[in-house]
Amino acid sequence: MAAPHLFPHFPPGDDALLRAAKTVAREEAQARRARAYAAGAGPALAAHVLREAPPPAGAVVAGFWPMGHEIDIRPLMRALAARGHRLCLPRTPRRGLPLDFRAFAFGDVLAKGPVGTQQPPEDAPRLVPDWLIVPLLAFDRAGRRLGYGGGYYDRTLAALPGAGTLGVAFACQEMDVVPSGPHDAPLDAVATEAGVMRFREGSPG
Ligand SMILES: Nc1nc2c(c(=O)[nH]1)N(C=O)[C@@H](CNc1ccc(C(=O)N[C@@H](CCC(=O)O)C(=O)O)cc1)CN2
Ligand SMILES: Nc1ncnc2c1ncn2[C@@H]1O[C@H](COP(=O)(O)OP(=O)(O)OP(=O)(O)O)[C@@H](O)[C@H]1O
Repeated sequence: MAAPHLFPHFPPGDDALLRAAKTVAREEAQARRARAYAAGAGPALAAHVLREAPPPAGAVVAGFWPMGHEIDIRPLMRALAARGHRLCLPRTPRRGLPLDFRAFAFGDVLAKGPVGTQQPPEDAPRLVPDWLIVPLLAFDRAGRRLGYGGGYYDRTLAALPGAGTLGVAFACQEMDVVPSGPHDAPLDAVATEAGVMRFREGSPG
């Protein structure tokens, strides 16, 4: 925020000047929030995961291409690629099927998927991940997650029982209890910009 002396008290009756000053202050506050979102969370998330819960050496890692207000996992994916991990991203199949993971490297061109997702093109080689970075809307301290309701990750994780699973979110996405049923695959750990919570000993690294 600009120094407070730039926003002095305005005498009554000077509404136009006050409104203009507030407009400037709002723009500054929004820019600050945007900078925190763009520059802070992704690198902080990557640092926590690399230090506290990295994938096993050589693991094929499934990420996803972040959209909307999802936490930016690209710094983490770049760091994992630099450590020699092969990366893949999901293609969304029709409803009822598990996600279809395809090889990805930074610089590859992505195609449009459903609901604003970006995914590798159809001709990208198929890969089976053994460690997955999992998007979510909400999580709790038991490792339960709430997705977007497609059931895609639940079906995918059911088909990959040995795989490591790291949920990723902003810390504010934690809930006391996430409602869950028999199909809901619990996570090994959740990482946020504030740190890593592990729910299963020795996992997911
Ligand atoms: N960034 C990111 N990528 C991701 C996910 C995610 O959460 N975040 N996914 C996490 O799962 C998968 C995509 N999830 C989806 C969840 C719901 C629907 C869905 O409701 N589809 C509607 C059709 C809507 C449309 O095409 O406009 C449908 O099947 O009826 C589609 C994809 C894979 N990629
Ligand atoms: N392993 C599974 N086998 C069969 N059906 C499943 C499986 N997992 C989930 N489903 C079904 O898919 C639907 C959506 O599940 P749910 O609401 O748990 O999705 P979600 O966890 O929010 O989404 P996602 O896993 O894609 O992030 C439900 O009808 C659920 O019963």
